[in-house]
Amino acid sequence: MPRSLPNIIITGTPGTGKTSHAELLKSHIPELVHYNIGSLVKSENLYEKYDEEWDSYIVDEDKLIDYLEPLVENGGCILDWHSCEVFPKRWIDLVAVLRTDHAILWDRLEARGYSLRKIEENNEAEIMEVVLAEARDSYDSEIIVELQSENDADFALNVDRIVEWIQNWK
Ligand SMILES: Nc1ncnc2c1ncn2[C@@H]1O[C@H](COP(=O)(O)OP(=O)(O)OP(=O)(O)O)[C@@H](O)[C@H]1O
Repeated sequence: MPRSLPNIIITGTPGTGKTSHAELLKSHIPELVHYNIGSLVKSENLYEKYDEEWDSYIVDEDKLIDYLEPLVENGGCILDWHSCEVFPKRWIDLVAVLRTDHAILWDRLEARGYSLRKIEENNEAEIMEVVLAEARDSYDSEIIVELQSENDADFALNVDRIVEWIQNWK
């Protein structure tokens, strides 16, 4: 069945602004459904275990995909997660990869009370472009867009660009 709205991944290193972007995008196009995958994994028990050392949940990818499969069928889903390779190519119409200067990202993660180890780990991932590389390995380059997310102006502009892209897609 053809999708009436596109399915969009908003991805990026933690703290780059995925959830903020997803919420603003949804406020422009209320028919979209925002799935914060990190929250969903916890609320729907879609994990194998909790890793105390890293203070994170180990996702059960099969359970996650089975859970999302019927939801993405009709389109209009925003998938908000720091990882994207798990989502099958056939589901996805656009992959927005948010990027943030590492010094700005450091301050954001510090403000959240992250441990030094977690801040360093995420900062290094952003510098090494880990999420962007994962997107490029998983999807066709034509559907990937890299967006700077460093200030309020970027934020508004990025969402406007995605809104415009959705209107054209339709
Ligand atoms: N472009 C931006 N300009 C200014 N502040 C921003 C921008 N993007 C994000 N922020 C701020 O950075 C913080 C983290 O944003 P947000 O929670 O949306 O990130 P995230 O990528 O969804 O994080 P996580 O992966 O941990 O859920 C928030 O305080 C948010 O207001």
